[in-house]
Amino acid sequence: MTVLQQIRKAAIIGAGQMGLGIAYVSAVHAKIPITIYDPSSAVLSNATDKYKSLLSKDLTKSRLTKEQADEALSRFNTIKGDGSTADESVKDDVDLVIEAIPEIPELKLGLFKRLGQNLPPSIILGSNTSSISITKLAASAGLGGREDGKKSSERVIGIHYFNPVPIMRLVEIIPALQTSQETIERARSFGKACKKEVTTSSDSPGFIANAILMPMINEAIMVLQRGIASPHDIDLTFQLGMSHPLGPLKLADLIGLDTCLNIQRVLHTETGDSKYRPATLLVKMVDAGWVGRKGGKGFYEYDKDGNVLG
Ligand SMILES: NC(=O)c1ccc[n+]([C@@H]2O[C@H](COP(=O)([O-])OP(=O)(O)OC[C@H]3O[C@@H](n4cnc5c(N)ncnc54)[C@H](O)[C@@H]3O)[C@@H](O)[C@H]2O)c1
Repeated sequence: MTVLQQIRKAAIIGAGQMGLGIAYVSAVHAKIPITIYDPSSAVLSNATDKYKSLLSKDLTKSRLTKEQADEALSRFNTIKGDGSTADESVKDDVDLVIEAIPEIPELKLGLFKRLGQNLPPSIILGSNTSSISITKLAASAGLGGREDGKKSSERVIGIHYFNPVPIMRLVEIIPALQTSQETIERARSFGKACKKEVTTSSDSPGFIANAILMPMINEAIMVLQRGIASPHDIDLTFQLGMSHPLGPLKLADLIGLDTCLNIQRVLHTETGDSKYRPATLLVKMVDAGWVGRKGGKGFYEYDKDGNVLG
């Protein structure tokens, strides 16, 4: 058995709700310096505020000492851009890159191609995708570039965290067909260093979690669309009748309705199975810009701290 090289430094691409959460558990639990990239200055500034507020919450609740919180703050850096273009490329002094950009196949395939070309194959390229084929991302990382394409694909892996990342205790690991055993072991041990339990799924649309969750959320939206019950009663059915901490519509708002729709579109396209056809109401809500909690309106309305109004 080889001694696994530890992850000592990471880059996270995308500073939305997932990227920020991944940055937090990497810096606080795995105790490594991270740089988080996003093309939007407003998102980066918001992510920095959120990072500080998570630290002060953990400090107040005595989950961190003042010294630990100060150290975690010093490990957090931001850079504007997506980490893959000439002027702001991720440096090759990191051991791991995790992308958490929107769930749009062309965006992620383009990013993996550029990262594959820019970064040596010793650097693991992880994706937090909810549904997109890791095998396709690995193939994209192997296209062209400065190094051997096979080696460049072998370092690609799905590292799928759950929302909110600082609280949810799970990471799903998804090897591509091309992923090396060493990449799998290093990704698993990083998930554990972030204080998560680790499951493994083969590379199949939606992996374990979203292959099951997304049809359930979609059915709940169809029940609402058909006027069978109100959002409150649909959610209460799952909370009190099935002991779910959140009902499916509130969970969809938390995930982001744009993200739910993108995941369902990937599941539908990849499987060709009509059971994954997104509900018309979901499509219309996203068209209206009602993307759930992060935008202030979805099946419920939210204040700026994410509390349900009314
Ligand atoms: N929301 C969830 O509950 C959840 C759970 C698990 C996995 N995921 C997955 O995580 C990923 C991100 O989801 P999210 O909820 O954080 O989305 P989000 O909308 O909160 O954040 C996405 C971020 O990516 C940035 N971005 C857009 N284009 C970019 C580009 N080309 N390069 C770099 N950054 C870019 C945006 O500015 C935004 O800040 C998706 O793949 C999603 O499927 C989401």
